[in-house]
Amino acid sequence: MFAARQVSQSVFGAVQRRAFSATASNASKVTVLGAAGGIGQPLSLLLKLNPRVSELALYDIKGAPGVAADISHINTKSIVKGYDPTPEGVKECLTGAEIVLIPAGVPRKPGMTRDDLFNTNGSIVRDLAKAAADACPDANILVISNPVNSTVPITAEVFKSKGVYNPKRLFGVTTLDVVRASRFISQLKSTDPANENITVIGGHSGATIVPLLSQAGYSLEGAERDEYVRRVQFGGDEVVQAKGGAGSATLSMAMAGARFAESLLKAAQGQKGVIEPTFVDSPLYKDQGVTYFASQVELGPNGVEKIHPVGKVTEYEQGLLDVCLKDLKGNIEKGEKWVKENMGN
Ligand SMILES: NC(=O)C1=CN([C@@H]2O[C@H](COP(=O)(O)OP(=O)(O)OC[C@H]3O[C@@H](n4cnc5c(N)ncnc54)[C@H](O)[C@@H]3O)[C@@H](O)[C@H]2O)C=CC1
Ligand SMILES: O=C([O-])CC(=O)C(=O)O
Repeated sequence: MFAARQVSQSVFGAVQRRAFSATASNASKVTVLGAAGGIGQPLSLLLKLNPRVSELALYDIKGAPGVAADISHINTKSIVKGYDPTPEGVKECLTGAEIVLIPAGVPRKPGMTRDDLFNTNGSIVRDLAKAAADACPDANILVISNPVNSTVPITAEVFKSKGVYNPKRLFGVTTLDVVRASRFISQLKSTDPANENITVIGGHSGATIVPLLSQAGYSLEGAERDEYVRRVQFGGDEVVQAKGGAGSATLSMAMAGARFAESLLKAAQGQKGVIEPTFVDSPLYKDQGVTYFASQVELGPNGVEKIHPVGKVTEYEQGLLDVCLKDLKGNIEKGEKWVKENMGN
């Protein structure tokens, strides 16, 4: 019994060390809004395993205290607290947060696009953004709820309306697209996916997701190329179909969200050269009316440190980018227009 306990602890310790090899220096409060959901629960679990997190604050319209009680028994140092769904609860949960992750909202069912979630999730994100703008205007806000191409502009407009918008601190989480693009190429090329890091630019839905294989030195041709791009662009649909009405990607998304939060924490705690593709307020295509765009972004203590240009792309990739920009512009404008007309109190 004792031996078994020792073994399981040491195996788990090794997994933890491999997953997050950091030693905690400047610890941080991280808040999850929507913490009892399909993404929220495993995301909160992964954050509890991260030694860079000193305090984990969990909020949901139902079930956050239960998730917090469960996770709080894990033998890592961070304090975990779940909050009741009241205005005071969300305020307390957000106060002092350095990072706020927002996976609150409804997921897709087969046959739906991410844009079909707009009406429901737009209001949810708007209201949570209001609470964050009041309670922690300087926090890094990481929007996961779909449609990201519209929920990020909605969040920005809320912060602007309260006079606290800082474009360096608002991120649409597109890490799952990078994770998929890297995994799928490794399957085609029989490489180690851990060593792949495919840049994905644009936005987070269908044709707005543009993988740049050429920048990783790959050149697929013909049907193989088209199938690869289609799989990256519609990887979310693959999961929605497989779950058959029970939701969309949750576990891979939790990993991707935890990875992005870890990158921000590393950068905040002084590590240089931390770069992740993410959907931000970006100058790259503003002249074409596209005000938010995902590209490689260097992170730092102030959030966005440097937005890298897209760089050299092939003619084929340029074609994908042209389609992306057209769709993206519409998604962004839809979010901005809706929230301006529906800001509420
Ligand atoms: N950015 C990305 O790459 C991805 C985004 N998503 C999106 O993430 C969102 C969440 O997905 P799941 O976790 O699977 O959904 P889910 O339904 O399992 O969980 C959502 C949670 O949000 C909570 N919630 C709803 N309204 C709330 C409010 N006003 N305040 C606080 N909590 C609230 C619900 O109670 C629920 O626990 C969806 O919009 C989905 O499309 C999903 C996968 C990838
Ligand atoms: O497909 C969805 O609805 C969820 C999502 O954003 C993804 O898995 O990339």
